[in-house]
Amino acid sequence: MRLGGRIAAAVEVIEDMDARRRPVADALKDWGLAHRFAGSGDRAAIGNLVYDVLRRRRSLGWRMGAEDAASLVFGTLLDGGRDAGGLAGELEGDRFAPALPPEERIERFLTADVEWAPAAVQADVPDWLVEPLRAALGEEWIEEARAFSARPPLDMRANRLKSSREAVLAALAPFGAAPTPIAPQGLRIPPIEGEGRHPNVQVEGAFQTGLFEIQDEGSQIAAELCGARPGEAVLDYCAGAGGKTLALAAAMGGEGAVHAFDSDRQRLAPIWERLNRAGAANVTVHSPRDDLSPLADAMDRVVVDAPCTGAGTWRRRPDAKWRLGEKQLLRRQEEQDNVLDAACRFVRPGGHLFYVTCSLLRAENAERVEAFLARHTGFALLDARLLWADRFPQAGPRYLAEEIGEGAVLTLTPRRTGTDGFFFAALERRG
Ligand SMILES: C[S@@+](CC[C@H](N)C(=O)[O-])C[C@H]1O[C@@H](n2cnc3c(N)ncnc32)[C@H](O)[C@@H]1O
Repeated sequence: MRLGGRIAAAVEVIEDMDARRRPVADALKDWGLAHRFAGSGDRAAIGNLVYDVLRRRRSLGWRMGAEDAASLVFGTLLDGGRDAGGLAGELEGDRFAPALPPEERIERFLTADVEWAPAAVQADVPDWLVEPLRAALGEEWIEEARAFSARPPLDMRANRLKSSREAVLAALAPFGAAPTPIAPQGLRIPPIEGEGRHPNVQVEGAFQTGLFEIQDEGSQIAAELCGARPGEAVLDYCAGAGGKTLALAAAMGGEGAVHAFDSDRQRLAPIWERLNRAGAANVTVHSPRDDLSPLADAMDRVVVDAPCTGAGTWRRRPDAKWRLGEKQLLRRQEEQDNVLDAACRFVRPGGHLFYVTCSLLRAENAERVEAFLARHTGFALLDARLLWADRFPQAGPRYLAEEIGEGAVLTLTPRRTGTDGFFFAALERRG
């Protein structure tokens, strides 16, 4: 495909996604099925254009003075280093190419200073999120929010049960993988540049034989902070496909017991194959109908990686930023309270409960912890900054911390920790 066809395809996908209010991944997949002639390079380039627009659609529209999909796609191309004259030349005679925006719009786009735009435009978020983000991210919330508009890296975790970070680094050397700065087993391939795409590391022998997993460094950090040790009994109450379960099992060196539970069998389904590949033999998977009562009051650690809005993953799922609404946020809060109430009864006296989300919003994070503490006086909040200092002494305090009573909770962000947004709180059941 030539550039004009790729631009037209990106416009079609964005319009389809908007018209049918559906996830961008579905719209891209449908486009691919209907255009089987498109090669993998075309698909990657179209995907990049679409995702780049979605990450910054508000500021692109403001600068262009137009919000139609074609204007936004041209905006990302201009930001990507193409000049208007070059683009016009490249698209000349290309019958698939949408018309370039008029010259005065391009001029406006190139000279507009987003610092003069309303705060929500600068931050590239919907208006209603201004106050929640300010409350969560503090004075520098606009810079923090902007960092969610960047392309993300591809992060992986070396599986200590089968390999080492050094060995996996050697296996992934052709892809430019390097150690991540904080998590001890993390590896990173930098964000995509230009029209490229990340290598499909899942077809590598090292992946197929379980030497590493794909996992954002923020998720690795959250699992590390749970501090699971060999020989302990740990319940991962919202195990889903097992990202944290696998990290916990590896941290325990395969010794002790990890119980993985989820209320949704569909979400849990991939865990079996992943456990197998990783050689995580000390994990018992419990499906929704299982009787968990034998585990009550018996777990050293219970991890609640709660269902949330995913507001911390906007770099990877930028369409979610524009779809998120107040109703969804309220629904998630109710689920979070319920899941914490259900999970806490498994913590043994003196044991620990960890609350993790991949959201930034206080309503899903600190406020849920405060509400939990008010309902459960037998639990006390720990100072998670101390856990961080113990686990990552070299990293320094890069997180955002909020003090609640005598304890403190942590938020990781792309700007501070270079990870997806994650929230972490640790509570202790009084002995
Ligand atoms: C953020 S995801 C978990 C991701 C997973 N821990 C990982 O690291 O890959 C949240 C999970 O919570 C599960 N969930 C939602 N409500 C639940 C409940 N009441 N009890 C247990 N699990 C629940 C969802 O099915 C979903 O899989």
